[in-house]
Amino acid sequence: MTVLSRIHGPEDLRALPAAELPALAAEIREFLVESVSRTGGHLGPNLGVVELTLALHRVFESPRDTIVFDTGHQSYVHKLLTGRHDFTGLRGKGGVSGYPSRRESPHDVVENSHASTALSWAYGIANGRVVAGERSRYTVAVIGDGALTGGMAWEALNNIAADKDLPLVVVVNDNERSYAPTRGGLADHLATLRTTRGYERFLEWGKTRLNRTPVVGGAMYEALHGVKKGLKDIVAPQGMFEDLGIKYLGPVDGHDEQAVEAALRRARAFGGPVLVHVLTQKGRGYEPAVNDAADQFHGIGVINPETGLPLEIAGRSWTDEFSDELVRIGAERRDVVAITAAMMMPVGLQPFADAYPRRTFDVGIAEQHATTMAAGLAYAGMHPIVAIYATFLNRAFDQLLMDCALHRAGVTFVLDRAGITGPDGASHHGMWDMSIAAMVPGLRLAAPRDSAQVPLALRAAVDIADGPSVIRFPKGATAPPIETFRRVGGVDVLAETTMEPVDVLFVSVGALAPAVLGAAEKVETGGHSVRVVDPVWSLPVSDDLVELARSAGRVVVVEDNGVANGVGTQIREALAAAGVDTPVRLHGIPKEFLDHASRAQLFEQIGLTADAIATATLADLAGTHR
Ligand SMILES: Cc1ncc(C[n+]2csc(CCOP(=O)(O)OP(=O)(O)O)c2C)c(N)n1
Ligand SMILES: CC(=O)[C@@H](O)[C@H](O)COP(=O)(O)O
Ligand SMILES: [Mg+2]
Repeated sequence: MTVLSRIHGPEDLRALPAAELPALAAEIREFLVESVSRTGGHLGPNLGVVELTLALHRVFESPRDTIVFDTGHQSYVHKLLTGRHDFTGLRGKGGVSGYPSRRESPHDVVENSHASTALSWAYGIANGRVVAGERSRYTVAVIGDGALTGGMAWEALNNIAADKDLPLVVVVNDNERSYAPTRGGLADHLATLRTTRGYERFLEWGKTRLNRTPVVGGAMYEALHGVKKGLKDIVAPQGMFEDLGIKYLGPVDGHDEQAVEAALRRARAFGGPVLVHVLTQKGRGYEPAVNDAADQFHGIGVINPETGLPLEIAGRSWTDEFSDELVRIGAERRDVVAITAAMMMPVGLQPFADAYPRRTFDVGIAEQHATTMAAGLAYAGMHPIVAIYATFLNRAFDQLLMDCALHRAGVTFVLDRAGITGPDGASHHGMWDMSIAAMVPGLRLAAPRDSAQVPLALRAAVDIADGPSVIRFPKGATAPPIETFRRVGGVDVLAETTMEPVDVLFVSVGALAPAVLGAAEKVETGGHSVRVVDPVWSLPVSDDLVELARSAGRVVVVEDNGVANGVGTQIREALAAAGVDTPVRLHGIPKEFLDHASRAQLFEQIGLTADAIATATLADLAGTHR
């Protein structure tokens, strides 16, 4: 019988003799490698927090105490220790989520996978406990060194530092990496703290020895303790957290479970906010992960657990199309610069960075800063490319609106993972970006329908100098190119019957074109005339599209974006403004938070398939549409 099989909840863990913890940690690592190799997921981050999570659940009594994980991708160990041992469906439909999930457990709190929110959550929870007269209920926030580069974290720290008796512990899980090594002054500062490890050991040794020295020992230690601050600042200027007014403990070896436990117990006993700086290693205990220079198996697909090599060979991706074309543009345009928010490789900027290091900026997990910085770069005569995932544009809406658009800054946003993404669940679907973009005056947006369109859209975008431009495309492999049958102004006609006027004008926005063409074919087979168009530049709505709609019997818009206030809504409003009374039917993502599943399963679930679109359209034509 394994130790892990005896752990059905944190109380079992707390009852476990400390001598069994190393065996439990080894079993957890073995479980993670075997299981996540089969499903894919965040293997590296979770291998790095095994001892930390054991210590958290031995010192704090969840769910009476609250443990909040920032981003939440490193919560697999937490799930194992809180009774969830079935990872066979990890991140799959009906399976355990790859992030905390309140539906799964009372031990889970924050489901949002957007980074840098944990300290704000914890500050709120801790204050709620105090106001409710439950000061003994502790709140712990676990935040990575990467997430700590996000602005929200510092907004929260500013408050935490001033709240001297708040029952709150901040654990900085410092593995020196986001995907790649974490960059910036904070990362450098954490590095100086790491180098004081020997210093801390020296002090611990001094404290122990002097406290054993009768009579004078204690006084000597206090004197030393007084010197400590000065000495520590000489050895490593590390006042940042303490100068803010937050008690700093560490750095602690994050793989020494007993040391982490001791630090957490000291932090809990302190009675006010304490920051515990824990040093961990991403991928710990699994050589293929530790040795992976790219991102230490931050997020993997299905791999061979023996070798760590991928078992799924991904085809050419939308990201590749963008990445390659940007390097070509970079050779022609010296004003083109690029910005990533700690995701250089995932967004495809690494080749550009290798070619043009001085024209590439990694700002950390700081999309708001990236966006306003881009407005500054544009003011200085550059054409910035802000490459982020679509869902993270949510975070930079005000900066897009009031720094880029208000100043008519020629900034291009390349939004990867747009639309339904799938296994990362509700906070990762890129379903709000076109609704956000639709509200921004002067913004132009293109949603390429296939690989051939990405370079064309990017080249057009970098020529837009009087306002923000957006290119958005989905996760994963590209679709085969879809030829243009003919063009009407800027609108691509992809298919049409000869009869005029058409019964149905299908407007295909972005990568769902194959499904739209399939639906149109079924409607045509049903005896109706159709035309399928791709607006190419979907925002603002073009006059050419309005005129095409004027003569049609009805318009059907299909988009991989929220149906609320998406492109379809903009088309409906543009027709109304032009006095065109053609009815407009919208197909998109419903205004819901969609659980994790595969992209195909979710499209089936929400009716973004050829069959579903055709069925709805035929019912509409027959006057039976609900
Ligand atoms: C706002 C936001 N931007 C980008 C991401 C993508 N992302 C997921 S995890 C991660 C790195 C997190 O690094 P860190 O906080 O150090 O955690 P670690 O993976 O090292 O445990 C990033 C950039 C995100 N989740 N949220
Ligand atoms: C947690 C996080 O934000 C990312 O690691 C997320 O898992 C995106 O993964 P992909 O890059 O596979 O879309
Ligand atoms: Mg990290």
